[in-house]
Amino acid sequence: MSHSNGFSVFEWLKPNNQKMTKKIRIAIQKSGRLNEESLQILKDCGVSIDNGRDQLKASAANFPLEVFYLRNGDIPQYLRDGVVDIAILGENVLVEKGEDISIAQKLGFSKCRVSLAVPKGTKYESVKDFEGKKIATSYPNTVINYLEQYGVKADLHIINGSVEIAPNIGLADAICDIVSSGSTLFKNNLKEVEVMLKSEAVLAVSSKIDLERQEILDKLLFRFKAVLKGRDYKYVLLNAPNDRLDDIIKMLPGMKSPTVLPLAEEGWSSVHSVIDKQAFWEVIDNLKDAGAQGILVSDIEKMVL
Ligand SMILES: Nc1ncnc2c1ncn2[C@@H]1O[C@H](COP(=O)(O)OP(=O)(O)OP(=O)(O)O)[C@@H](O)[C@H]1O
Ligand SMILES: O=P(O)(O)OC[C@H]1O[C@H](OP(=O)(O)OP(=O)(O)O)[C@H](O)[C@@H]1O
Ligand SMILES: [Mg+2]
Repeated sequence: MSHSNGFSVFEWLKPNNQKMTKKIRIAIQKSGRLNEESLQILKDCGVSIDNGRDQLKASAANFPLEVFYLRNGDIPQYLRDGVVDIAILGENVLVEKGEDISIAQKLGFSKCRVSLAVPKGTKYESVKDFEGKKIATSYPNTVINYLEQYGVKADLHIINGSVEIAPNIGLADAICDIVSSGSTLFKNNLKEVEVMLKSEAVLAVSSKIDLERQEILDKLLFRFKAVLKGRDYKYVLLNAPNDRLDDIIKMLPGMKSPTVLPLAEEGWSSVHSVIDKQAFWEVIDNLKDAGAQGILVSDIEKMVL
């Protein structure tokens, strides 16, 4: 944690320390779909921000970090210029405007896809059908690059919002936009015909980040990973009859192996472990069938392997 010049970035915590005052600068979306979860994940990492709603910039009280509230679509340029060191933004925005910017961590929220869609009644066979067609979108580079792979050239109509309405008002033959539940497409009588990419919120890093801030980033990334890992698992505590313990333990691999402790009542043990959220209900059903009782389940705040 210390540099060749001999001081640690965390010496800033010490009173009267004159050496270290640098803070990592993170951009998050000012308002919109990513704002709340971005602040939440920072909070879960123990970084508390005085969040004056109208501020464009805020500082963390207990971590060397400054937050810049920006438009999602503007963030790639700020990263490229080194005005901010890191950012939470949609991966789709990086594909559109920041292919050169690296991703330090996928964050698992705001999952969506960027797709091409056509009016429901349109006969659609392949990407070639887009040749010469007018496509309305806010993601021109993504569309051009995707179609280019198939040697297809289309006519793009760039708009910033309400893209899905374009075919209905005669503005375009097709659209490219974000799809999540599919309800916006459905409401506008469109069908998804090509998924160009899958996206989620990511932590992106400026190539201009300096060494001191890179150290702060390493510390922050360690916390992000612990929080994200915890979000993938549940903690489970149950009672098991000793004669069924072997079967039950096999269902609970845990981090290393489950903790097994004798209960006050003879012939029973208490078993503690973690379960992957994806398989959760299936594992609980199997545990019950195997004779487990008094099953308690709780969220995991952080998980350090
Ligand atoms: N319906 C959705 N479901 C899940 N994630 C979505 C959805 N729509 C957008 N996203 C993700 O959230 C990000 C932010 O979307 P939002 O609509 O809040 O802002 P924006 O209009 O793209 O950006 P800006 O901040 O520049 O106005 C998108 O880039 C995408 O990654
Ligand atoms: O498949 P769905 O679940 O319907 O989500 C897709 C819609 O969500 C986004 O719009 P948003 O609600 O962010 O509005 P915006 O166009 O004003 O950004 C996106 O632009 C789509 O229109
Ligand atoms: Mg949107």
